Amino acid sequence: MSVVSNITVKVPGTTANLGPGFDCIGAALKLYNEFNFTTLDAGGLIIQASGIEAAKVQTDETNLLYQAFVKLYQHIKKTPPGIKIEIKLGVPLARGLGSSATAIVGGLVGANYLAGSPLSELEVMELAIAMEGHPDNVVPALLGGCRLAATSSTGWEICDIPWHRDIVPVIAIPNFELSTAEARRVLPTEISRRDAIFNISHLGLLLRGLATNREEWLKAALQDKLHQPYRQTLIAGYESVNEAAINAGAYGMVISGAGPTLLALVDITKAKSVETAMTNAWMAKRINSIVRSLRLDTQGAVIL
Ligand SMILES: Nc1ncnc2c1ncn2[C@@H]1O[C@H](COP(=O)(O)OP(=O)(O)O)[C@@H](O)[C@H]1O
Ligand SMILES: N[C@@H](CCOP(=O)(O)O)C(=O)O
Repeated sequence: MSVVSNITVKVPGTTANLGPGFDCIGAALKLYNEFNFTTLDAGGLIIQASGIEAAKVQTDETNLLYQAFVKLYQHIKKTPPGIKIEIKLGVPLARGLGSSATAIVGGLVGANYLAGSPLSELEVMELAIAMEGHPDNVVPALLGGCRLAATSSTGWEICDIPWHRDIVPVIAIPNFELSTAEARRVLPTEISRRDAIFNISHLGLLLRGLATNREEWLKAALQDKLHQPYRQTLIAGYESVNEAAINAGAYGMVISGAGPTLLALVDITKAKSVETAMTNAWMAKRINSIVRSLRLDTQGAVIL
């Protein structure tokens, strides 16, 4: 059997939560990081990064991608090989677009392949969820599409969520960061029954709205009581961008992942006007942003 010593893994960024689906639903986006792994016979670790915000990526053992790589070898009780990792970044860091999920999934998938694929996709997914602490970004990063994850008595049940082809996510990425850890610290640990019912009903509505593109359902569905009310104040310009997106015809706007990226769901006919409105609203607050309509990735992590 020949031993593979070089591979490239491409992993999509994600948008998690989609409003009422905190910590359980997320979608993969056509926005990618690429990770190339070359084993080093002499041992050691070399990490090089290029692309968007590459200078911010750690290049030593603390690198999250490398930690995931090592985690897989620990799991299969083998010593990780010396490795050179080349990172090509297309997903901006700490913006709520799942950059950490791409690193975790990329490191695990790369290590699993180099180790001769001892783990199934399901086992890789379970390791990824354990590392990230919640499933909503690592699952779509690994599998693609829009996915809902729920615990079962044996582990996780994952289901793919139908997404009407005319619903477009407009992604508005500001030029400031918000770490997921910081955005989780502001959340309450207990919620009221009223808020739980609110979110259960709105998530149900969202699932049907995404499948049908029915305007009145989607307009109501994107509301949330579990995380967005507590995080909005961490995102400068939130109210203005929300108002601008809705006035331009969006069904609604949510925080992408833990933020600060904001995501409007729109019918395809309104995508351009919503892009312009969100850009201008942030500009009026002296905040530069990149605003783009992105389609869903359907493949998840792939080995090139
Ligand atoms: N490609 C990468 N390689 C290594 N580490 C990464 C990579 N992408 C993200 N990270 C790590 O994840 C952190 C961002 O994670 P997090 O705060 O969860 O934001 P995000 O919403 O982008 O996932 C970065 O500061 C960095 O430490
Ligand atoms: N459910 C999590 C999702 C975090 O996603 P990320 O893309 O910001 O890493 C949360 O909202 O904390």
